[in-house]
Amino acid sequence: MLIGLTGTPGTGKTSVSRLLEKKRHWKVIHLNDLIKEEHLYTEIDEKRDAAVADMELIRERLAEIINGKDNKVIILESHLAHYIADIIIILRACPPELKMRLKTRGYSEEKIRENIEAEALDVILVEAFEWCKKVFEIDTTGKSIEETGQDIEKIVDHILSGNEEELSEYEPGSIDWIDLVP
Ligand SMILES: Nc1ncnc2c1ncn2[C@@H]1O[C@H](COP(=O)(O)OP(=O)(O)OP(=O)(O)O)[C@@H](O)[C@H]1O
Repeated sequence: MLIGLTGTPGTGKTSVSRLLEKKRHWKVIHLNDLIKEEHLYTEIDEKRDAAVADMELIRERLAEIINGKDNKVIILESHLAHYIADIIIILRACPPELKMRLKTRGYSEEKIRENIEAEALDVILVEAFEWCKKVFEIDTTGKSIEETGQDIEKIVDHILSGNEEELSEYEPGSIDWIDLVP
């Protein structure tokens, strides 16, 4: 089963998926690393210092990787995961906390503002609703990486056992950070 782990940069996709890779031995595809390593991009946007992902190439490459694996759970970790996986978990972080995390990471003021604005406006959530069959949301604000990992484990384990009715706490809709748009 392919599960996408998406979210605005800094919400914790990489940190939490690394933890789960070790703890649960789930296969995790760190898509942004794969894009860089295998040049799965059309061009480099110099102004934004970012690679422009080639979604067609990415889908082809992922199909090859996934078809060769018999893992029960494959986590696709990337802010692009909701364009690819049908089942999606979105990590959220309230704008003031996200700002701190991105500051610690040395992001420019412009990049911080762009990201916290996107988070406050639910940009990824809206995109996920458009593209995915099933969407879960975890608010990581005030949580540790371990606690966020436990939330993901709960979602995945309940999907695997067919007990999704017990996942109502992760249904999107309770987050409202519109007043926190910078
Ligand atoms: N509850 C939490 N869950 C995840 N990360 C957290 C949490 N609390 C604090 N953090 C911190 O937030 C930062 C998240 O960075 P990380 O690279 O994992 O995010 P990301 O979503 O993968 O970003 P990117 O899309 O740029 O790769 C890390 O420094 C991590 O230690």
